[in-house]
Amino acid sequence: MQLQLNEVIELLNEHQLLKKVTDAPNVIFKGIAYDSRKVTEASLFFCKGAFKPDYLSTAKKNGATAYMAEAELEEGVGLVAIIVTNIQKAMALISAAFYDFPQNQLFIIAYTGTKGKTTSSYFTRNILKETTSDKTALFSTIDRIIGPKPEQEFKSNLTTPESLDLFHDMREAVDSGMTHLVMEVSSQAYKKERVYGLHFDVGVFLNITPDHIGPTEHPNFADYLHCKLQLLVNSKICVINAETDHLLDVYQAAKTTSQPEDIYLFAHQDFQPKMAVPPVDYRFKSDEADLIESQFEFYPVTPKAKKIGNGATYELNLPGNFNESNAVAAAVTASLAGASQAEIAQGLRTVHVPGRMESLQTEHHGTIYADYAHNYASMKALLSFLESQQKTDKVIVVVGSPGNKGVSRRAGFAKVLSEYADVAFLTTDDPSFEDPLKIAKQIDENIDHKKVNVTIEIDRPKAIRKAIELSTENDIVVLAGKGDDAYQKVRGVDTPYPTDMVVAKEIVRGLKD
Ligand SMILES: CC(=O)N[C@H]1[C@@H](OP(=O)(O)OP(=O)(O)OC[C@H]2O[C@@H](n3ccc(=O)[nH]c3=O)[C@H](O)[C@@H]2O)O[C@H](CO)[C@@H](O)[C@@H]1O[C@H](C)C(=O)N[C@@H](C)C(=O)N[C@H](CCC(=O)O)C(=O)O
Ligand SMILES: Nc1ncnc2c1ncn2[C@@H]1O[C@H](COP(=O)(O)OP(=O)(O)OP(=O)(O)O)[C@@H](O)[C@H]1O
Repeated sequence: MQLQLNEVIELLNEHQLLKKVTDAPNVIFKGIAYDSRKVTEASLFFCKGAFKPDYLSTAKKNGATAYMAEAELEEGVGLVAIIVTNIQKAMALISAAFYDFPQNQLFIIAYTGTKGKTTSSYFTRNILKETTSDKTALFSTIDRIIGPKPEQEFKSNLTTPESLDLFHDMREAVDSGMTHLVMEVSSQAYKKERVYGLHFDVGVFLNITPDHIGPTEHPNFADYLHCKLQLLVNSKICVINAETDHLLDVYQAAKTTSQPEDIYLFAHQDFQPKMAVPPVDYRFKSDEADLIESQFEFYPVTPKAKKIGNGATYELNLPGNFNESNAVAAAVTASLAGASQAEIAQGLRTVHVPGRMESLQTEHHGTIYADYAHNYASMKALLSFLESQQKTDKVIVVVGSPGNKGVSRRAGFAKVLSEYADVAFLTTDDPSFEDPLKIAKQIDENIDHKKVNVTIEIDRPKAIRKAIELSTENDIVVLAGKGDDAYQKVRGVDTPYPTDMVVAKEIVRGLKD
Protein backbone atom coordinates (compact mmCIF):
# COMPACT_ATOMS: atom_id res chain seq x y z
CA MET A 1 0.00 0.00 0.00
CA GLN A 2 1.22 3.49 -0.76
CA LEU A 3 0.03 6.99 -1.57
CA GLN A 4 1.70 9.98 -3.16
CA LEU A 5 1.76 13.47 -1.67
CA ASN A 6 0.04 14.84 -4.80
CA GLU A 7 -2.83 12.38 -4.34
CA VAL A 8 -3.17 13.46 -0.71
CA ILE A 9 -3.32 17.11 -1.74
CA GLU A 10 -5.87 16.39 -4.45
CA LEU A 11 -8.15 14.50 -2.07
CA LEU A 12 -7.95 17.17 0.60
CA ASN A 13 -8.69 19.88 -1.95
CA GLU A 14 -11.68 17.96 -3.28
CA HIS A 15 -13.14 18.01 0.24
CA GLN A 16 -12.01 21.57 0.95
CA LEU A 17 -9.93 20.43 3.90
CA LEU A 18 -6.49 21.72 2.91
CA LYS A 19 -5.27 24.93 4.56
CA LYS A 20 -1.59 24.88 3.68
CA VAL A 21 1.14 22.49 2.51
CA THR A 22 4.94 22.79 2.42
CA ASP A 23 6.30 23.24 -1.07
CA ALA A 24 7.93 19.83 -1.53
CA PRO A 25 8.68 17.21 -4.20
CA ASN A 26 6.03 14.55 -4.76
CA VAL A 27 7.09 12.10 -2.02
CA ILE A 28 5.60 8.62 -1.73
CA PHE A 29 4.16 7.48 1.59
CA LYS A 30 4.70 3.82 2.37
CA GLY A 31 2.92 3.98 5.70
CA ILE A 32 0.40 6.06 7.64
CA ALA A 33 0.01 6.31 11.43
CA TYR A 34 -1.66 8.33 14.17
CA ASP A 35 0.47 6.84 16.95
CA SER A 36 4.13 7.90 16.97
CA ARG A 37 5.12 4.51 18.35
CA LYS A 38 3.77 2.79 15.26
CA VAL A 39 5.43 5.03 12.66
CA THR A 40 7.60 3.24 10.08
CA GLU A 41 9.94 4.44 7.26
CA ALA A 42 8.54 6.96 4.77
CA SER A 43 5.31 7.50 6.69
CA LEU A 44 2.71 10.22 6.94
CA PHE A 45 1.95 10.96 10.61
CA PHE A 46 -1.41 12.38 11.80
CA CYS A 47 -1.36 14.69 14.85
CA LYS A 48 -4.82 14.51 16.45
CA GLY A 49 -6.78 14.45 19.69
CA ALA A 50 -5.08 14.92 23.05
CA PHE A 51 -1.77 15.14 21.20
CA LYS A 52 1.60 16.12 22.74
CA PRO A 53 4.15 17.83 20.41
CA ASP A 54 6.81 15.37 21.63
CA TYR A 55 4.97 12.62 19.78
CA LEU A 56 5.89 14.34 16.54
CA SER A 57 9.59 14.24 17.47
CA THR A 58 9.24 10.49 18.08
CA ALA A 59 7.39 10.06 14.77
CA LYS A 60 10.23 11.90 12.99
CA LYS A 61 12.83 9.65 14.64
CA ASN A 62 10.84 6.58 13.59
CA GLY A 63 10.81 7.55 9.92
CA ALA A 64 7.93 9.98 9.29
CA THR A 65 8.59 12.20 6.25
CA ALA A 66 5.45 14.31 6.63
CA TYR A 67 2.88 15.22 9.25
CA MET A 68 -0.72 16.33 9.01
CA ALA A 69 -2.20 18.57 11.69
CA GLU A 70 -4.60 21.45 12.22
CA ALA A 71 -1.71 23.83 13.04
CA GLU A 72 2.02 23.91 12.28
CA LEU A 73 4.28 22.41 14.93
CA GLU A 74 7.89 23.39 15.67
CA GLU A 75 8.81 19.74 16.21
CA GLY A 76 7.86 19.14 12.55
CA VAL A 77 10.66 21.24 11.07
CA GLY A 78 12.30 19.21 8.27
CA LEU A 79 9.09 17.28 7.50
CA VAL A 80 6.48 18.08 4.89
CA ALA A 81 3.70 19.87 6.81
CA ILE A 82 0.12 19.32 5.60
CA ILE A 83 -2.17 21.65 7.52
CA VAL A 84 -5.89 20.89 7.40
CA THR A 85 -9.12 22.35 8.74
CA ASN A 86 -10.36 19.07 10.25
CA ILE A 87 -7.80 16.41 11.08
CA GLN A 88 -10.31 13.66 11.84
CA LYS A 89 -12.08 14.06 8.50
CA ALA A 90 -8.75 14.26 6.68
CA MET A 91 -7.50 11.12 8.40
CA ALA A 92 -10.59 9.12 7.37
CA LEU A 93 -10.30 10.29 3.79
CA ILE A 94 -6.58 9.59 3.48
CA SER A 95 -6.86 6.21 5.24
CA ALA A 96 -9.55 5.04 2.78
CA ALA A 97 -7.35 6.08 -0.15
CA PHE A 98 -4.15 4.60 1.34
CA TYR A 99 -5.87 1.22 1.75
CA ASP A 100 -7.33 1.55 -1.75
CA PHE A 101 -10.98 1.97 -0.79
CA PRO A 102 -11.62 -1.57 0.55
CA GLN A 103 -15.27 -0.62 1.25
CA ASN A 104 -15.95 -0.89 -2.47
CA GLN A 105 -15.25 -4.63 -2.30
CA LEU A 106 -17.49 -5.36 0.68
CA PHE A 107 -21.24 -5.50 1.24
CA ILE A 108 -21.41 -3.48 4.45
CA ILE A 109 -24.20 -3.67 7.01
CA ALA A 110 -23.97 -1.12 9.83
CA TYR A 111 -25.93 -0.99 13.09
CA THR A 112 -26.58 1.97 15.32
CA GLY A 113 -28.80 2.39 18.37
CA THR A 114 -28.41 2.97 22.08
CA LYS A 115 -28.93 -0.73 22.79
CA GLY A 116 -28.69 -3.94 20.80
CA LYS A 117 -25.92 -3.06 18.32
CA THR A 118 -23.55 -5.81 19.42
CA THR A 119 -26.28 -8.41 19.81
CA SER A 120 -27.85 -7.70 16.41
CA SER A 121 -24.43 -7.63 14.74
CA TYR A 122 -23.63 -11.07 16.14
CA PHE A 123 -27.02 -12.37 15.01
CA THR A 124 -26.52 -10.98 11.51
CA ARG A 125 -23.01 -12.30 11.15
CA ASN A 126 -24.05 -15.75 12.34
CA ILE A 127 -26.74 -15.84 9.64
CA LEU A 128 -24.44 -14.49 6.92
CA LYS A 129 -21.73 -16.96 7.87
CA GLU A 130 -24.10 -19.53 6.37
CA THR A 131 -24.97 -17.38 3.35
CA THR A 132 -21.40 -16.43 2.48
CA SER A 133 -19.64 -19.68 3.45
CA ASP A 134 -17.87 -17.95 6.33
CA LYS A 135 -16.81 -14.86 4.42
CA THR A 136 -18.45 -12.28 6.67
CA ALA A 137 -16.25 -10.01 8.78
CA LEU A 138 -17.38 -8.43 12.06
CA PHE A 139 -16.39 -5.14 13.73
CA SER A 140 -18.13 -5.19 17.11
CA THR A 141 -17.63 -3.77 20.60
CA ILE A 142 -16.51 -7.22 21.75
CA ASP A 143 -14.42 -8.61 18.90
CA ARG A 144 -13.15 -7.81 15.47
CA ILE A 145 -13.07 -10.73 13.05
CA ILE A 146 -11.26 -9.85 9.85
CA GLY A 147 -10.34 -13.20 8.38
CA PRO A 148 -10.39 -16.96 8.87
CA LYS A 149 -7.09 -17.26 10.82
CA PRO A 150 -7.21 -17.36 14.64
CA GLU A 151 -5.00 -14.24 14.84
CA GLN A 152 -7.54 -12.39 12.70
CA GLU A 153 -10.04 -12.53 15.58
CA PHE A 154 -9.18 -10.14 18.43
CA LYS A 155 -10.71 -7.98 21.18
CA SER A 156 -11.87 -4.53 20.15
CA ASN A 157 -10.68 -1.34 21.83
CA LEU A 158 -13.58 0.75 20.50
CA THR A 159 -17.08 0.00 19.23
CA THR A 160 -16.17 1.66 15.93
CA PRO A 161 -12.42 1.69 15.23
CA GLU A 162 -10.44 4.85 14.53
CA SER A 163 -10.67 5.51 10.77
CA LEU A 164 -7.15 4.41 10.04
CA ASP A 165 -7.66 1.08 11.84
CA LEU A 166 -11.08 0.71 10.25
CA PHE A 167 -9.81 0.94 6.68
CA HIS A 168 -6.70 -1.11 7.52
CA ASP A 169 -8.88 -3.91 8.89
CA MET A 170 -11.30 -3.67 5.97
CA ARG A 171 -8.38 -4.06 3.57
CA GLU A 172 -7.14 -7.12 5.46
CA ALA A 173 -10.67 -8.54 5.43
CA VAL A 174 -10.93 -8.11 1.65
CA ASP A 175 -7.45 -9.57 1.09
CA SER A 176 -8.45 -12.52 3.27
CA GLY A 177 -11.44 -13.29 1.06
CA MET A 178 -14.22 -11.60 3.04
CA THR A 179 -17.13 -10.40 0.92
CA HIS A 180 -19.43 -9.01 3.65
CA LEU A 181 -18.90 -6.91 6.75
CA VAL A 182 -21.24 -6.40 9.70
CA MET A 183 -20.23 -3.49 11.91
CA GLU A 184 -21.42 -1.29 14.73
CA VAL A 185 -21.35 2.46 14.29
CA SER A 186 -21.39 4.42 17.54
CA SER A 187 -22.51 8.03 17.80
CA GLN A 188 -18.91 8.83 18.79
CA ALA A 189 -17.75 7.46 15.45
CA TYR A 190 -19.71 10.26 13.77
CA LYS A 191 -18.78 12.83 16.39
CA LYS A 192 -15.10 12.03 15.81
CA GLU A 193 -15.47 11.53 12.04
CA ARG A 194 -14.13 7.97 12.17
CA VAL A 195 -16.48 6.99 9.35
CA TYR A 196 -16.31 10.23 7.37
CA GLY A 197 -16.89 9.52 3.67
CA LEU A 198 -17.96 5.92 4.27
CA HIS A 199 -21.23 4.71 2.76
CA PHE A 200 -23.08 1.60 3.84
CA ASP A 201 -25.12 -0.84 1.80
CA VAL A 202 -27.56 -1.29 4.67
CA GLY A 203 -27.86 0.95 7.74
CA VAL A 204 -29.97 -0.16 10.70
CA PHE A 205 -31.41 2.10 13.39
CA LEU A 206 -32.47 0.13 16.47
CA ASN A 207 -33.48 2.61 19.16
CA ILE A 208 -32.44 5.74 21.02
CA THR A 209 -32.67 6.69 24.69
CA PRO A 210 -30.56 9.27 26.56
CA ASP A 211 -27.03 7.93 27.12
CA HIS A 212 -23.43 8.87 26.36
CA ILE A 213 -24.00 12.48 27.38
CA GLY A 214 -21.12 14.07 29.26
CA PRO A 215 -17.89 16.06 28.90
CA THR A 216 -16.04 13.46 26.79
CA GLU A 217 -19.01 12.26 24.71
CA HIS A 218 -22.06 14.38 23.65
CA PRO A 219 -22.93 17.79 25.11
CA ASN A 220 -26.67 17.02 25.01
CA PHE A 221 -29.30 14.60 23.70
CA ALA A 222 -29.84 16.59 20.49
CA ASP A 223 -26.19 16.12 19.57
CA TYR A 224 -26.36 12.40 20.41
CA LEU A 225 -29.45 11.95 18.21
CA HIS A 226 -27.95 14.02 15.39
CA CYS A 227 -24.81 11.86 15.35
CA LYS A 228 -26.79 8.62 15.37
CA LEU A 229 -29.01 9.77 12.50
CA GLN A 230 -25.97 10.23 10.28
CA LEU A 231 -25.79 6.48 9.76
CA LEU A 232 -29.07 6.55 7.84
CA VAL A 233 -28.03 9.59 5.82
CA ASN A 234 -25.01 7.56 4.71
CA SER A 235 -26.80 4.28 3.94
CA LYS A 236 -28.28 3.11 0.65
CA ILE A 237 -30.94 0.89 2.23
CA CYS A 238 -32.30 1.78 5.68
CA VAL A 239 -33.88 -0.59 8.20
CA ILE A 240 -35.66 1.08 11.12
CA ASN A 241 -37.22 -0.26 14.28
CA ALA A 242 -40.57 1.58 14.16
CA GLU A 243 -40.81 1.23 17.94
CA THR A 244 -37.92 3.62 18.47
CA ASP A 245 -38.41 6.98 20.17
CA HIS A 246 -38.07 9.94 17.76
CA LEU A 247 -39.35 7.79 14.89
CA LEU A 248 -40.25 10.76 12.72
CA ASP A 249 -36.73 12.26 12.98
CA VAL A 250 -35.29 8.84 12.23
CA TYR A 251 -37.50 8.27 9.20
CA GLN A 252 -36.81 11.74 7.84
CA ALA A 253 -33.05 11.23 8.19
CA ALA A 254 -33.36 8.03 6.15
CA LYS A 255 -35.43 9.85 3.54
CA THR A 256 -32.81 12.56 2.96
CA THR A 257 -30.72 10.16 0.87
CA SER A 258 -32.85 7.02 0.36
CA GLN A 259 -36.03 6.52 -1.63
CA PRO A 260 -39.07 5.31 0.41
CA GLU A 261 -38.86 1.92 -1.37
CA ASP A 262 -35.38 1.49 0.13
CA ILE A 263 -36.56 2.12 3.68
CA TYR A 264 -37.92 -0.83 5.70
CA LEU A 265 -39.74 -0.51 9.01
CA PHE A 266 -40.28 -3.34 11.45
CA ALA A 267 -42.26 -3.61 14.70
CA HIS A 268 -44.05 -5.97 17.03
CA GLN A 269 -47.48 -6.91 15.66
CA ASP A 270 -49.31 -4.97 18.40
CA PHE A 271 -47.39 -1.75 17.90
CA GLN A 272 -48.97 1.16 16.04
CA PRO A 273 -46.65 4.11 15.28
CA LYS A 274 -48.14 7.41 16.46
CA MET A 275 -46.22 9.31 13.78
CA ALA A 276 -47.12 9.80 10.15
CA VAL A 277 -44.77 7.24 8.59
CA PRO A 278 -45.50 4.67 5.86
CA PRO A 279 -46.94 1.28 6.90
CA VAL A 280 -44.68 -1.06 8.84
CA ASP A 281 -43.07 -3.56 6.41
CA TYR A 282 -42.31 -6.44 8.78
CA ARG A 283 -44.13 -7.56 11.90
CA PHE A 284 -43.25 -10.12 14.55
CA LYS A 285 -44.83 -11.76 17.54
CA SER A 286 -43.51 -13.87 20.34
CA ASP A 287 -44.71 -17.48 20.32
CA GLU A 288 -42.89 -18.90 23.28
CA ALA A 289 -40.13 -17.67 25.48
CA ASP A 290 -38.38 -19.08 28.47
CA LEU A 291 -35.29 -18.02 30.30
CA ILE A 292 -32.90 -19.75 27.92
CA GLU A 293 -34.29 -19.22 24.42
CA SER A 294 -37.33 -17.98 22.54
CA GLN A 295 -39.44 -18.61 19.47
CA PHE A 296 -41.03 -15.87 17.41
CA GLU A 297 -43.01 -15.45 14.25
CA PHE A 298 -41.79 -12.97 11.68
CA TYR A 299 -43.77 -11.99 8.60
CA PRO A 300 -43.59 -9.47 5.76
CA VAL A 301 -46.64 -7.23 5.39
CA THR A 302 -46.10 -4.73 2.58
CA PRO A 303 -45.56 -5.73 -1.07
CA LYS A 304 -41.93 -4.63 -1.02
CA ALA A 305 -41.26 -6.75 2.09
CA LYS A 306 -43.14 -9.72 0.58
CA LYS A 307 -40.83 -9.53 -2.43
CA ILE A 308 -37.89 -10.18 -0.08
CA GLY A 309 -39.85 -12.74 1.93
CA ASN A 310 -38.32 -15.04 4.55
CA GLY A 311 -41.33 -14.89 6.84
CA ALA A 312 -41.32 -17.90 9.19
CA THR A 313 -41.24 -19.01 12.80
CA TYR A 314 -37.69 -18.78 14.11
CA GLU A 315 -36.02 -20.08 17.24
CA LEU A 316 -33.52 -17.83 18.94
CA ASN A 317 -30.73 -19.16 21.12
CA LEU A 318 -31.07 -16.26 23.58
CA PRO A 319 -33.89 -15.12 25.87
CA GLY A 320 -35.34 -11.62 26.20
CA ASN A 321 -38.15 -9.97 24.22
CA PHE A 322 -35.68 -7.19 23.31
CA ASN A 323 -33.54 -9.88 21.71
CA GLU A 324 -36.47 -10.94 19.52
CA SER A 325 -36.55 -7.37 18.24
CA ASN A 326 -32.77 -7.54 17.63
CA ALA A 327 -33.28 -10.86 15.84
CA VAL A 328 -35.94 -9.34 13.58
CA ALA A 329 -33.53 -6.53 12.66
CA ALA A 330 -30.97 -9.21 11.80
CA ALA A 331 -33.48 -11.27 9.79
CA VAL A 332 -34.59 -8.27 7.71
CA THR A 333 -31.03 -7.10 7.16
CA ALA A 334 -29.61 -10.50 6.34
CA SER A 335 -32.51 -11.05 3.91
CA LEU A 336 -31.56 -7.82 2.14
CA ALA A 337 -28.04 -9.25 1.86
CA GLY A 338 -29.42 -12.40 0.24
CA ALA A 339 -29.89 -14.81 3.17
CA SER A 340 -32.48 -17.56 2.81
CA GLN A 341 -35.03 -18.69 5.37
CA ALA A 342 -32.97 -21.79 6.20
CA GLU A 343 -29.85 -19.67 6.74
CA ILE A 344 -31.71 -17.28 9.05
CA ALA A 345 -33.12 -20.24 11.00
CA GLN A 346 -29.69 -21.84 11.39
CA GLY A 347 -27.99 -18.55 12.29
CA LEU A 348 -30.48 -17.60 15.01
CA ARG A 349 -30.73 -21.12 16.43
CA THR A 350 -26.99 -21.41 17.01
CA VAL A 351 -25.85 -17.88 17.85
CA HIS A 352 -23.89 -17.07 21.00
CA VAL A 353 -23.17 -13.51 22.11
CA PRO A 354 -20.53 -13.30 24.85
CA GLY A 355 -21.82 -11.61 28.03
CA ARG A 356 -25.36 -11.10 26.77
CA MET A 357 -27.97 -12.96 28.88
CA GLU A 358 -25.56 -15.70 29.93
CA SER A 359 -27.21 -17.81 32.59
CA LEU A 360 -26.19 -20.29 35.27
CA GLN A 361 -28.80 -22.47 36.95
CA THR A 362 -27.85 -23.42 40.51
CA GLU A 363 -29.41 -26.01 42.77
CA HIS A 364 -30.04 -23.87 45.83
CA HIS A 365 -29.29 -20.30 44.75
CA GLY A 366 -31.71 -19.69 41.91
CA THR A 367 -30.66 -18.55 38.44
CA ILE A 368 -27.69 -16.27 37.92
CA TYR A 369 -27.52 -13.98 34.87
CA ALA A 370 -24.52 -12.05 33.59
CA ASP A 371 -25.64 -9.35 31.19
CA TYR A 372 -24.15 -6.21 29.70
CA ALA A 373 -27.19 -4.05 30.64
CA HIS A 374 -25.57 -0.81 31.74
CA ASN A 375 -28.06 2.02 31.57
CA TYR A 376 -31.67 2.64 32.59
CA ALA A 377 -33.26 1.43 29.35
CA SER A 378 -31.31 -1.81 29.05
CA MET A 379 -31.66 -2.67 32.76
CA LYS A 380 -35.40 -2.01 32.57
CA ALA A 381 -35.67 -4.22 29.48
CA LEU A 382 -33.76 -6.97 31.27
CA LEU A 383 -35.44 -6.82 34.68
CA SER A 384 -38.97 -6.43 33.32
CA PHE A 385 -38.40 -9.40 31.02
CA LEU A 386 -37.15 -11.56 33.90
CA GLU A 387 -40.11 -10.45 36.03
CA SER A 388 -42.55 -11.40 33.27
CA GLN A 389 -41.02 -14.84 32.87
CA GLN A 390 -40.52 -16.18 36.33
CA LYS A 391 -42.16 -16.06 39.72
CA THR A 392 -39.30 -15.08 41.98
CA ASP A 393 -38.92 -14.54 45.69
CA LYS A 394 -36.16 -11.95 45.40
CA VAL A 395 -34.48 -10.11 42.53
CA ILE A 396 -30.89 -9.45 43.60
CA VAL A 397 -28.81 -7.14 41.42
CA VAL A 398 -25.06 -6.52 41.47
CA VAL A 399 -24.22 -3.34 39.61
CA GLY A 400 -21.82 -0.39 39.43
CA SER A 401 -21.52 2.65 37.20
CA PRO A 402 -18.42 3.73 35.29
CA GLY A 403 -16.26 6.68 36.20
CA ASN A 404 -15.71 9.73 33.97
CA LYS A 405 -18.48 8.84 31.54
CA GLY A 406 -22.23 8.21 31.27
CA VAL A 407 -22.83 10.04 34.56
CA SER A 408 -26.61 10.01 33.97
CA ARG A 409 -26.51 6.23 34.32
CA ARG A 410 -26.12 6.60 38.11
CA ALA A 411 -29.58 8.12 38.55
CA GLY A 412 -30.91 5.63 35.95
CA PHE A 413 -29.67 2.67 37.98
CA ALA A 414 -31.22 4.09 41.16
CA LYS A 415 -34.56 4.44 39.36
CA VAL A 416 -34.57 0.98 37.78
CA LEU A 417 -33.42 -0.71 41.00
CA SER A 418 -36.21 1.05 42.90
CA GLU A 419 -38.70 -0.19 40.29
CA TYR A 420 -37.60 -3.83 40.00
CA ALA A 421 -35.04 -5.00 42.59
CA ASP A 422 -35.47 -6.31 46.11
CA VAL A 423 -31.77 -6.33 46.96
CA ALA A 424 -28.89 -4.39 45.39
CA PHE A 425 -25.16 -4.72 45.82
CA LEU A 426 -23.53 -1.55 44.54
CA THR A 427 -20.01 -2.19 43.36
CA THR A 428 -17.20 -1.23 40.98
CA ASP A 429 -17.51 -0.99 37.18
CA ASP A 430 -14.65 0.69 35.29
CA PRO A 431 -14.11 3.50 37.81
CA SER A 432 -11.49 5.15 35.60
CA PHE A 433 -10.17 8.19 37.53
CA GLU A 434 -13.12 8.41 39.95
CA ASP A 435 -13.54 6.84 43.39
CA PRO A 436 -15.85 3.79 43.01
CA LEU A 437 -17.16 4.30 46.56
CA LYS A 438 -18.26 7.81 45.68
CA ILE A 439 -20.00 6.53 42.54
CA ALA A 440 -21.78 3.82 44.54
CA LYS A 441 -22.93 6.41 47.09
CA GLN A 442 -24.30 8.59 44.27
CA ILE A 443 -26.39 5.67 43.01
CA ASP A 444 -27.48 4.85 46.55
CA GLU A 445 -28.65 8.43 47.24
CA ASN A 446 -31.54 8.12 44.79
CA ILE A 447 -32.65 4.56 45.59
CA ASP A 448 -35.97 4.09 47.36
CA HIS A 449 -34.72 2.30 50.48
CA LYS A 450 -38.22 1.29 51.50
CA LYS A 451 -38.27 -0.98 48.46
CA VAL A 452 -34.65 -2.03 48.05
CA ASN A 453 -32.19 -3.38 50.55
CA VAL A 454 -28.83 -1.88 49.54
CA THR A 455 -25.28 -2.94 50.39
CA ILE A 456 -22.22 -1.15 49.08
CA GLU A 457 -19.39 -3.62 48.41
CA ILE A 458 -16.70 -2.11 46.21
CA ASP A 459 -14.80 -5.36 45.65
CA ARG A 460 -16.80 -6.79 42.70
CA PRO A 461 -16.03 -10.50 43.26
CA LYS A 462 -16.97 -10.06 46.94
CA ALA A 463 -20.22 -8.33 45.94
CA ILE A 464 -21.01 -11.24 43.62
CA ARG A 465 -20.24 -13.73 46.40
CA LYS A 466 -22.50 -11.89 48.87
CA ALA A 467 -25.33 -11.78 46.32
CA ILE A 468 -25.09 -15.48 45.53
CA GLU A 469 -24.75 -16.52 49.16
CA LEU A 470 -27.83 -14.50 50.03
CA SER A 471 -29.93 -16.01 47.27
CA THR A 472 -32.23 -18.98 47.73
CA GLU A 473 -33.87 -21.41 45.33
CA ASN A 474 -36.51 -19.10 43.81
CA ASP A 475 -34.33 -16.02 43.48
CA ILE A 476 -32.71 -14.36 40.52
CA VAL A 477 -29.22 -12.90 40.76
CA VAL A 478 -28.39 -10.40 38.02
CA LEU A 479 -24.75 -9.47 37.50
CA ALA A 480 -25.19 -6.37 35.39
CA GLY A 481 -23.07 -4.02 33.35
CA LYS A 482 -19.84 -5.85 32.58
CA GLY A 483 -21.05 -8.55 30.23
CA ASP A 484 -17.98 -10.47 29.11
CA ASP A 485 -15.48 -7.71 30.00
CA ALA A 486 -12.26 -9.29 31.20
CA TYR A 487 -10.91 -6.08 32.73
CA GLN A 488 -11.74 -3.14 34.97
CA LYS A 489 -10.63 0.25 33.63
CA VAL A 490 -8.77 1.81 36.56
CA ARG A 491 -6.80 5.07 36.19
CA GLY A 492 -6.20 4.53 32.49
CA VAL A 493 -5.14 0.91 32.90
CA ASP A 494 -7.15 -2.15 31.82
CA THR A 495 -6.77 -4.19 35.02
CA PRO A 496 -7.40 -7.91 34.39
CA TYR A 497 -10.70 -9.24 35.74
CA PRO A 498 -11.86 -12.86 35.25
CA THR A 499 -15.39 -11.82 33.97
CA ASP A 500 -18.58 -11.92 36.05
CA MET A 501 -19.62 -15.38 34.86
CA VAL A 502 -16.24 -16.92 35.66
CA VAL A 503 -16.34 -15.37 39.15
CA ALA A 504 -19.92 -16.60 39.64
CA LYS A 505 -19.14 -20.15 38.48
CA GLU A 506 -16.21 -20.39 40.85
CA ILE A 507 -18.31 -19.19 43.77
CA VAL A 508 -21.11 -21.62 42.94
CA ARG A 509 -18.60 -24.51 42.67
CA GLY A 510 -17.33 -23.73 46.17
CA LEU A 511 -20.76 -23.56 47.80
CA LYS A 512 -21.78 -26.61 49.78
CA ASP A 513 -25.52 -26.01 49.40
C1 LIG B 1 -12.58 11.28 23.83
C2 LIG B 1 -12.31 10.38 22.66
O1 LIG B 1 -13.14 10.19 21.81
N1 LIG B 1 -11.14 9.80 22.65
C3 LIG B 1 -10.76 8.90 21.56
C4 LIG B 1 -9.66 9.55 20.73
O2 LIG B 1 -8.64 9.91 21.61
P1 LIG B 1 -7.57 11.01 21.22
O3 LIG B 1 -7.65 11.33 19.77
O4 LIG B 1 -7.61 12.14 22.15
O5 LIG B 1 -6.34 10.13 21.41
P2 LIG B 1 -5.47 9.88 22.68
O6 LIG B 1 -5.44 8.41 22.82
O7 LIG B 1 -5.87 10.70 23.85
O8 LIG B 1 -4.02 10.40 22.17
C5 LIG B 1 -3.82 11.51 21.26
C6 LIG B 1 -3.05 11.09 20.07
O9 LIG B 1 -1.66 10.91 20.43
C7 LIG B 1 -1.20 9.69 19.91
N2 LIG B 1 -0.04 9.23 20.72
C8 LIG B 1 -0.21 8.86 22.01
C9 LIG B 1 0.90 8.42 22.74
C10 LIG B 1 2.17 8.37 22.13
O10 LIG B 1 3.19 7.99 22.72
N3 LIG B 1 2.25 8.75 20.83
C11 LIG B 1 1.19 9.19 20.12
O11 LIG B 1 1.33 9.52 18.94
C12 LIG B 1 -2.42 8.79 19.97
O12 LIG B 1 -2.27 7.68 19.09
C13 LIG B 1 -3.51 9.76 19.50
O13 LIG B 1 -3.54 9.84 18.11
O14 LIG B 1 -9.21 8.66 19.74
C14 LIG B 1 -8.71 7.41 20.23
C15 LIG B 1 -8.35 6.52 19.05
O15 LIG B 1 -7.56 7.18 18.14
C16 LIG B 1 -9.77 6.71 21.05
O16 LIG B 1 -9.22 5.55 21.63
C17 LIG B 1 -10.28 7.62 22.15
O17 LIG B 1 -11.40 6.98 22.72
C18 LIG B 1 -11.50 6.92 24.14
C19 LIG B 1 -10.51 5.93 24.72
C20 LIG B 1 -12.92 6.48 24.48
O18 LIG B 1 -13.16 5.92 25.52
N4 LIG B 1 -13.88 6.75 23.65
C21 LIG B 1 -15.27 6.39 23.87
C22 LIG B 1 -16.06 7.57 24.42
C23 LIG B 1 -15.88 5.96 22.54
O19 LIG B 1 -15.48 6.37 21.48
N5 LIG B 1 -16.88 5.10 22.63
C24 LIG B 1 -17.65 4.66 21.48
C25 LIG B 1 -18.80 3.79 21.96
C26 LIG B 1 -19.83 4.60 22.65
C27 LIG B 1 -21.20 3.97 22.38
O20 LIG B 1 -21.45 2.81 22.79
O21 LIG B 1 -22.03 4.61 21.72
C28 LIG B 1 -16.79 3.76 20.57
O22 LIG B 1 -16.97 3.83 19.33
O23 LIG B 1 -16.03 2.94 21.11
N1 LIG C 1 -33.08 -3.89 21.64
C1 LIG C 1 -32.77 -3.69 22.92
N2 LIG C 1 -33.50 -2.84 23.70
C2 LIG C 1 -33.19 -2.62 25.00
N3 LIG C 1 -32.18 -3.24 25.64
C3 LIG C 1 -31.42 -4.10 24.93
C4 LIG C 1 -31.68 -4.36 23.54
N4 LIG C 1 -30.76 -5.24 23.10
C5 LIG C 1 -29.96 -5.52 24.13
N5 LIG C 1 -30.35 -4.85 25.25
C6 LIG C 1 -29.72 -4.82 26.57
O1 LIG C 1 -28.56 -4.00 26.44
C7 LIG C 1 -27.38 -4.74 26.77
C8 LIG C 1 -26.30 -4.39 25.76
O2 LIG C 1 -26.65 -4.96 24.51
P1 LIG C 1 -25.68 -4.80 23.28
O3 LIG C 1 -24.30 -5.02 23.72
O4 LIG C 1 -26.20 -5.61 22.16
O5 LIG C 1 -25.94 -3.25 22.97
P2 LIG C 1 -24.94 -2.17 22.36
O6 LIG C 1 -25.82 -1.24 21.60
O7 LIG C 1 -23.86 -2.82 21.59
O8 LIG C 1 -24.39 -1.49 23.67
P3 LIG C 1 -23.12 -0.51 23.91
O9 LIG C 1 -23.23 0.64 22.99
O10 LIG C 1 -23.31 -0.10 25.31
O11 LIG C 1 -21.89 -1.34 23.65
C9 LIG C 1 -27.76 -6.20 26.72
O12 LIG C 1 -26.94 -6.93 27.58
C10 LIG C 1 -29.23 -6.16 27.11
O13 LIG C 1 -29.36 -6.12 28.51
